[in-house]
Amino acid sequence: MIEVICNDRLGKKVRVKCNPDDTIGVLKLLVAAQTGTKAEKIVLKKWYTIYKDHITLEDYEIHDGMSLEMWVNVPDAEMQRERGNLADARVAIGGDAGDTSCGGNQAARLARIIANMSSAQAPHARIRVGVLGATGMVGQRFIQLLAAHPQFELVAVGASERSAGKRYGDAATWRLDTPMPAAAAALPVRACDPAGWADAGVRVVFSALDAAAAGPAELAFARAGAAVFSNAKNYRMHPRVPLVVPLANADHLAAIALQRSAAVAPAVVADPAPIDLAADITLPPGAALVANANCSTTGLVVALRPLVDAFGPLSRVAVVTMQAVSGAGYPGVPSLDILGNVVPFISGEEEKLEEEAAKILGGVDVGVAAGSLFTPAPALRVSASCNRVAVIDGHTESVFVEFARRPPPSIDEIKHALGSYVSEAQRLGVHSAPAQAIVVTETKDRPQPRLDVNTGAGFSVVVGRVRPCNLFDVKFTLLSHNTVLGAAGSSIMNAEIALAKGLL
Ligand SMILES: NC(=O)C1=CN([C@@H]2O[C@H](COP(=O)(O)OP(=O)(O)OC[C@H]3O[C@@H](n4cnc5c(N)ncnc54)[C@H](OP(=O)(O)O)[C@@H]3O)[C@@H](O)[C@H]2O)C=CC1
Ligand SMILES: N[C@@H](CC(=O)OP(=O)(O)O)C(=O)O
Repeated sequence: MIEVICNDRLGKKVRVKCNPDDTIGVLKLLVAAQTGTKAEKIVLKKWYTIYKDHITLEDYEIHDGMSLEMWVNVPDAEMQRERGNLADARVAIGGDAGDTSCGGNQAARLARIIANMSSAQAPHARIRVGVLGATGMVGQRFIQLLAAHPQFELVAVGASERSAGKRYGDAATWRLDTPMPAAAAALPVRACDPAGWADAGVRVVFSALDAAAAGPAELAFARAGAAVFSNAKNYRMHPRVPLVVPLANADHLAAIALQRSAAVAPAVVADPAPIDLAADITLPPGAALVANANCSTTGLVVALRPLVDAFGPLSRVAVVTMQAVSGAGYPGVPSLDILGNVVPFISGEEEKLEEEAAKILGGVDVGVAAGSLFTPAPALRVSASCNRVAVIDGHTESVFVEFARRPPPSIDEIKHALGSYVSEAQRLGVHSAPAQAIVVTETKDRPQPRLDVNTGAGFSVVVGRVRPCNLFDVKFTLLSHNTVLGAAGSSIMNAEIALAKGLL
């Protein structure tokens, strides 16, 4: 993936992430999605060359970081023809981007661009979204990340009865280092009951609810027709709920289509199962229930995904976490417990890491008649040991990996697989996807949360100290932002991907 900068004559810069094999026509659609200018009016030039829509960036030798001149003009006959080509591609995309003659990636990309265009070119057509649990640590991150989102417009916020009825600005104890967005501050806090949200026209609901409240509330919103993207643990292991880390297993979002169908019988869950895992997820058209992972699982699976893709199944993974205090919510861990200290226990955390990774790295089969849509990664055994440390944001993890294959890959091959990994979210070019999913550092004492937690605006995983292991095959240290990629950012990216795939 490369970044191209388009400069207009007024000094405005538009940075666009794209692929070298994209055509100029596709690049214009990406610019259009960001600026609201119609693609057919955009002219891209460099010196005396006017770039033609059907030629690819690599054929024009347009490379990473290159600046182009951007003009806005009336379409000429050639552009009209290219528009026709794009319209044909859109028809060919139909319901399944992968079946088109123009190639899965390119077709999916066009579908996504067209989806982006309709929302970004008409700002009033942004999808109206709400946030449940908006006053907490993850809720605040949602408010921050949604403030200038090109596809989603925040129109409703919900929290507990303690906050309901107040203005958001009065109810939330704002703890982020950017100002509270004024539009959010003015919103009334609602109770987390869909009946009271009918006037807001909300289609997508992001949930940062405490797990004690999330189960019934999220299901009620989904059954009322909303697409719910949840951070809570309640439905993560449900056999009909995709557990999606957008940089690792975006393909599992395909399960959304089956949630809307009564054709698949709900799976039978062995007793004694928590009630949420036995819930009937048969939803109306347009609705969905998607979970994202525990924040420590998230960083781990992003690093493991390219290793599985490149070298086949993993047999054993051991992980020791050093987790930030913001992971415990607000007000979280008492200062007298954590200052100058390490607490070697986080309730339920090790169990979540050990079971969630296998679901995420496993397969999805939307053709099964009954039972689970998900097959756990074969043979993968994970052992986790979790610690709370005196860090504000960013979970650090020491990871030890053994591959099923013998001999295992070399350390250089492993570093290359990590550093060159491109996730589906990046290939689709969704708004929140970082330029690099995994940043590999060779600096011997990195990653460190204070220095590296905001890499890729908090959406990248930083991996360092990749080295041989005497007991396993390789060991390394990773860092990921627990409330951005580990929570709100993943939910938002999941929704962006679902939108790009035509699932919303
Ligand atoms: N922090 C993190 O790094 C991560 C958190 N998560 C998960 O995300 C969710 C939110 O976590 P976090 O923001 O840290 O938690 P906080 O405790 O900071 O916030 C909890 C939110 O839930 C609301 N709430 C609590 N009880 C109720 C209720 N009975 N009815 C309605 N709303 C209620 C609170 O509202 P009020 O202010 O009115 O009390 C608040 O908005 C949790 O499920 C957590 O497990 C997942 C991954 C990472
Ligand atoms: N338990 C995590 C955050 C969290 O709430 O996770 P989960 O959503 O899996 O309960 C932490 O303390 O850092």
